[in-house]
Amino acid sequence: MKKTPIIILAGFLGAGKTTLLAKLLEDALDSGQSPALIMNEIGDINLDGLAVDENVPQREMLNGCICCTFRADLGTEIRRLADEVSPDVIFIEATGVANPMELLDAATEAALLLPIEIRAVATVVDIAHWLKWRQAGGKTYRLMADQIRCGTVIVLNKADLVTTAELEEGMAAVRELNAHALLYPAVRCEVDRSARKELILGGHAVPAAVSLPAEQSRATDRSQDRTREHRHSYDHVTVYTHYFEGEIEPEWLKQTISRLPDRVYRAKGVFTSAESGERMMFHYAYRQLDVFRINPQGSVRNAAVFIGEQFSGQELASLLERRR
Ligand SMILES: Nc1nc2c(ncn2[C@@H]2O[C@H](COP(=O)(O)OP(=O)(O)OP(=O)(O)O)[C@@H](O)[C@H]2O)c(=O)[nH]1
Repeated sequence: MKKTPIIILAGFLGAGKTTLLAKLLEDALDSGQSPALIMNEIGDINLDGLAVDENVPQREMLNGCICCTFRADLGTEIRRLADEVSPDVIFIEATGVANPMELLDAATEAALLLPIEIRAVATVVDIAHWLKWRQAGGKTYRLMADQIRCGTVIVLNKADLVTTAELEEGMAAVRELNAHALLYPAVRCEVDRSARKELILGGHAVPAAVSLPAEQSRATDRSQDRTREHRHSYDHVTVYTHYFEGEIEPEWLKQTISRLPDRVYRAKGVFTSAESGERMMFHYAYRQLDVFRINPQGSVRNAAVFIGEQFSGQELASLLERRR
């Protein structure tokens, strides 16, 4: 029986999953494949969907993580996509705080019931922040480490933000956690095109995630106990969605973003520029802000999602409302 390959994109908040996804979708389309997409967001709006080809069929799983809240729904979403569009490959973009072991469990459960195979888990690592979190330790570090352990392919992204020595240090640290994955240092997930195609079309190099190396399988076993222990692996994460009224001065946005509390790691949103009247998107990850015009302009409501650890949504709301 033909099995639809599934590629899971994992990695911490803002690491570059959507950036990689956009490239993989392009490659799949170039190779004459018809890809489909499942986007999982911890917030209540899907802004990442705007960054990828609008012709690619996609389903959204909002307001929680596949790894726990939607565990059982993953199979339903895959089945719907398979019935409606018969894709050649399905990409699943996990939330940045998904516990990949539990996500893998959910996907393998679905694979028992449906004609699918998990071809790869591509983990994107923000190399600069990986090094910082590694020193700090704690829950976030452990989550990142799990994401690295689960990867069959690891993209060490944002290499432009570190020195060569730091990149080497980061690669060695990743290798300590995962000796088997294919490692690709990259800027904006610009991984060698032939490697990307191999990943989608199922070249020889990518081992199936379902047959994890022994060490990782043991980790997956352990995660079954942990499913009970922390049903929501993102319990420590705070998400706040803000709906903007009216147009926004890009300069105001820049100033306001620079004043966000340190505990807000990630923000993304759509707004209408008071300068040009155009609809814009912004991305903020660890003090770096990118603003660009949305193309096509789309009809998503002007809104932004802020993700971090234990910050006050109310304080953030008053910061964002202090506008005129
Ligand atoms: N400097 C730098 N920025 C990058 C690189 N790759 C991606 N970015 C930026 O990092 C931000 C986050 O990228 P995304 O691809 O949206 O990250 P993500 O992992 O999908 O984010 P979430 O889904 O919110 O967890 C965006 O502003 C990107 O433009 C890189 O290699 N270098």
